[in-house]
Amino acid sequence: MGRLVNGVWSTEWYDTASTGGRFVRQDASFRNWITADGAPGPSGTGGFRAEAGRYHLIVAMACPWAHRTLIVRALKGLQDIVTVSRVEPLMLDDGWTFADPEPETGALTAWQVYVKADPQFTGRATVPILWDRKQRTIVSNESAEIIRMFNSAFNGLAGVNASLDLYPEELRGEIDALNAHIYDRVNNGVYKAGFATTQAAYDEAVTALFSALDDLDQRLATRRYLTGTRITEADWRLFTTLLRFDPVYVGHFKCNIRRIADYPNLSGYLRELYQIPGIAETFDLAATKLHYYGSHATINPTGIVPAGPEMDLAAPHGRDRLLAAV
Ligand SMILES: N[C@@H](CCC(=O)N[C@@H](CS)C(=O)NCC(=O)O)C(=O)O
Repeated sequence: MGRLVNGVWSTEWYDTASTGGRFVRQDASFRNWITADGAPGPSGTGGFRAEAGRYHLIVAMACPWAHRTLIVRALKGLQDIVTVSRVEPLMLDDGWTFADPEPETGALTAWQVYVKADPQFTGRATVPILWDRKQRTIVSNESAEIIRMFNSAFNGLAGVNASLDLYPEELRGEIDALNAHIYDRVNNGVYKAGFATTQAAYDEAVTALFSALDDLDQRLATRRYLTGTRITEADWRLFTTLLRFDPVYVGHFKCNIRRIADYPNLSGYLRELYQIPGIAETFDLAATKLHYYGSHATINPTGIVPAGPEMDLAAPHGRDRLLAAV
């Protein structure tokens, strides 16, 4: 684990001393957008036209943020259009590493990909990374924006599931509000609890997390999905955290007031989303557990990976009683 300072790798754990024991996630720094015609998107510069075979995604199977991008890639049918390579499960002194030189960039570590894009880069070398073969640079390292690009920019290309819209115009206000709340309390909330280095910072995060989960469970008692009858990006963003919750966050990040299995609605909702065709293939439970339990020596010094829990994500989800759009 470490970060780049002016293009030079330095090994350091998260600095929580300056923030009262609180973990503060850095903002992503490559914020360009792939668009249908290469026009600039909401941020960054233009020149990234949607083309088959031009873009390459670097992911960690453990990472909930990278997982979003794999899910939307699968649902939109972009597997032959955007290629993928994976880092190794453990993230130790060199940060994320590749088993063999990364095929597109020749890099042995994620930080080397960042330096190829910006020789003076300062910041953490995070995944996902969306790489452009043509300009040999990083288009984006922000998963929330990568899934928006995947949702719409490639719709004109052959083989793409253009009719699937995970961010429909009429639901955008509601989706944005859900995302902001769920990001702060749940997606990032588990990290805030797990990486806290004071009791007060942990208490604050874990309380906010479980009050949000309690509310979400109630919401899903009468709604099939977060916004109602159709699945949107808000559901997939919540899903990647729920999937890791019982096997990782309960133990490793001390998010143990309740399990997802204890929530009647969240547990069925998790199983329903997991059972959607193409989704199970985007998840690797063993790699996920190995990453978390094996990479954070300050939290789990022995690196021992627990055996459980037993989970049956293929069990009936029972959500059919609620209305879904067809
Ligand atoms: N804002 C980023 C966050 C990505 C992120 O934090 N990824 C983690 C893995 S789960 C990472 O690569 N961390 C490496 C580090 O912090 O050094 C996104 O959503 O794309």
